[in-house]
Amino acid sequence: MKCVRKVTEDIFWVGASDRRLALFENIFPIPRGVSYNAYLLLDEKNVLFDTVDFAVSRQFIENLKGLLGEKTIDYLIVNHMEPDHGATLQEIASIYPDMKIVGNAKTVQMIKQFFDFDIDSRSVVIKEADTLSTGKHTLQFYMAPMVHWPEVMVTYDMESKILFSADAFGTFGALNGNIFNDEILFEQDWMDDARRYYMNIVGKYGAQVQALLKKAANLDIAIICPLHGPVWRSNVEYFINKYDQWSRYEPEENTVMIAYASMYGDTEQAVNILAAELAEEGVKNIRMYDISNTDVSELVSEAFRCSHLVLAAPTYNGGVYPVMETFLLDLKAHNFQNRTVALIENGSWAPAAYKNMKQILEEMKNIEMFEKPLSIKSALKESQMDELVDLKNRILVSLKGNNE
Ligand SMILES: Cc1cc2nc3c(=O)[nH]c(=O)nc-3n(C[C@H](O)[C@H](O)[C@H](O)COP(=O)(O)O)c2cc1C
Repeated sequence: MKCVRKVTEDIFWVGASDRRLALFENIFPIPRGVSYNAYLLLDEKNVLFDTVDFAVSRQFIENLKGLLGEKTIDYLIVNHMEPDHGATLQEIASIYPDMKIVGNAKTVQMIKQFFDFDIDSRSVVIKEADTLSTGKHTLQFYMAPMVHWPEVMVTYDMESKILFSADAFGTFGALNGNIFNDEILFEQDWMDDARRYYMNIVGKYGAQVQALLKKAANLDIAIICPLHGPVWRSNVEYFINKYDQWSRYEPEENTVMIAYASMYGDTEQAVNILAAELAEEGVKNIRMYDISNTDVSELVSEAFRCSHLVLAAPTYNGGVYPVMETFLLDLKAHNFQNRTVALIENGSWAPAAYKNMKQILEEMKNIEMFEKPLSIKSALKESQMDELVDLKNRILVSLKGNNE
């Protein structure tokens, strides 16, 4: 039985959702599941836009057969070859032996790496701005290298003004019948997952996303069809603007994220006092995370969202507490930049957490670090309150500076 949605009169969502997978890419927790989107255009020539992950291949094939009946697929357009979209390519190619496979030179190379069937006789190799007419529709291709992988491209349908955007504009979260952004409360229910998806999957490639946005600015886009998550058929500028802000590494909110680690509660107490002091001064929406209990993908996402970070950690065997090191290395790996950071360390005999945190932060671009850390010996004492208040004041001045 097919389970599809109509995007336009002749274009259908033929994807499916997985609510069983615990970890996307075997690394990112997805408690709300994930969708693998693919789309089918029924025209004089029938076109499939990408395939799906193995996990949902049965439903996907039933969707195709249900819509096509005895008809064939003339073209498969491969916007992205990562296996969550390309895994079923060979199977679809064997079900539809006359189907041509459309991609750029890098796509074809990658298909050969993943599969062992004769691609060359079936491939249509396209370049930037090439077009493909399917009857009523004309499709145009734009390269989007490293908007996740090097072979990524996007496809624009001139007739329906749809941008098939590959992983760009994707979101974690299974689709629940409602596949369109105007059928859900995106900001309330999806935004955190959209941001976490962007920051962790694409966040490293800000410059490449900017290059794609420049190309997209020349297109009249009515609908965005990404490979994960909701289809945007209204207010597309909203999400495009978010992508613009994210890929310029601009914070979304002028506020403080306090990310702390603590074994016995003394570092935790110090940041609780700091948070209360900041709140007394009117700082709103302070976010605190015990980093031992928060998935690093969420921490990365929040760090990108907030303008200011307070990082607090104990010393552990001559270095920084390991979960803090992991968090910082992950931020670095995602090209984290343009933020203000205050550091708090704790140690009972030879504190070294500050030195370690500073070292990793110095390898990132445009991180403004407060000169002096708050260095606690085991537990914060009344006698150190003036240092904590000084730290608070420095954060307040910096927040105010951002507001001016
Ligand atoms: C396994 C272990 C290793 C530690 N290594 C160091 C160290 O190398 N240098 C140091 O000054 N303190 C070290 N400490 C002490 C802690 O940093 C210190 O007790 C700190 O106050 C703990 O803060 P917390 O209460 O927030 O967990 C270590 C503690 C543990 C449990």
